[in-house]
Amino acid sequence: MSGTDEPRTRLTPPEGAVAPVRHPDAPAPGELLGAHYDRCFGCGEGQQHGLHLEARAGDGVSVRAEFTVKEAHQGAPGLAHGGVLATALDETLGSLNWLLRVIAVTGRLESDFLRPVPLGTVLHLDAHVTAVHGRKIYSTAVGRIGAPDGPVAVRADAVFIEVKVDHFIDNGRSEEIRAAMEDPDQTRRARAFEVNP
Ligand SMILES: CCCCC/C=C\C/C=C\C/C=C\C/C=C\CCCC(=O)SCCNC(=O)CCNC(=O)[C@H](O)C(C)(C)COP(=O)(O)OP(=O)(O)OC[C@H]1O[C@@H](n2cnc3c(N)ncnc32)[C@H](O)[C@@H]1OP(=O)(O)O
Repeated sequence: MSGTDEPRTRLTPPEGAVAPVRHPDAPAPGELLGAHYDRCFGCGEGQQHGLHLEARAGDGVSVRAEFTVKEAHQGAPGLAHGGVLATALDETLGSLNWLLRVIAVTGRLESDFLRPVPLGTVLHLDAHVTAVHGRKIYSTAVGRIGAPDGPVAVRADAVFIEVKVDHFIDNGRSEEIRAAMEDPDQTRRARAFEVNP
């Protein structure tokens, strides 16, 4: 990438960016998206201290997610760690790619922390894609305390970059890649993303 770009301009869709298009086979609004990988720290059920974030499809190219702040997620006594909250935002934004049916990884994530988030809070996250330009997907998310219309605690803007499944196969540690490739559910999930009309 062009490393000389100002970080902030990299979050602004360039001229020629287009509105995102919901894939015709995207899950219906309200449908639970499920984990993209069982061992994912953000959404995997097989990760004991993970966030176990649950995201549901929204209208258009949007998602809603919930994350309950647990004992293992503290940064200060009784408060969520900022990095954990950034992870929740990252995961929610990443799950938008189910609706576009592309595989994409976070290129840039910029977060604002507006209110402390106490342990035990259910954080309600809302995210949507704002624009697409080539392989770049621009999106934004907000996290509210306790209810879908609760006070805003965190927000983030991001650019995700579309990649092929080879991104993981070429870069991931071989034992986990092998296990993922031997898992029919995992290969089905990865394939579903790769086939774009
Ligand atoms: C069978 C095995 C299956 C295993 C797979 C399992 C499941 C698959 C399904 C879904 C899983 C997918 C994702 C997970 C979802 C959610 C989890 C949360 C998301 C994450 O947590 S994910 C981890 C953190 N993430 C990374 O680990 C990325 C590390 N990084 C790289 O791997 C490279 O860096 C890469 C690929 C990003 C780019 O590299 P590249 O060589 O492909 O492309 P290049 O550099 O040419 O950039 C192309 C265009 O993007 C622009 N661009 C690039 N970087 C930018 C930046 N930082 N800011 C703004 N714009 C940027 C350029 O400016 C250019 O723009 P333009 O086209 O306009 O010139």
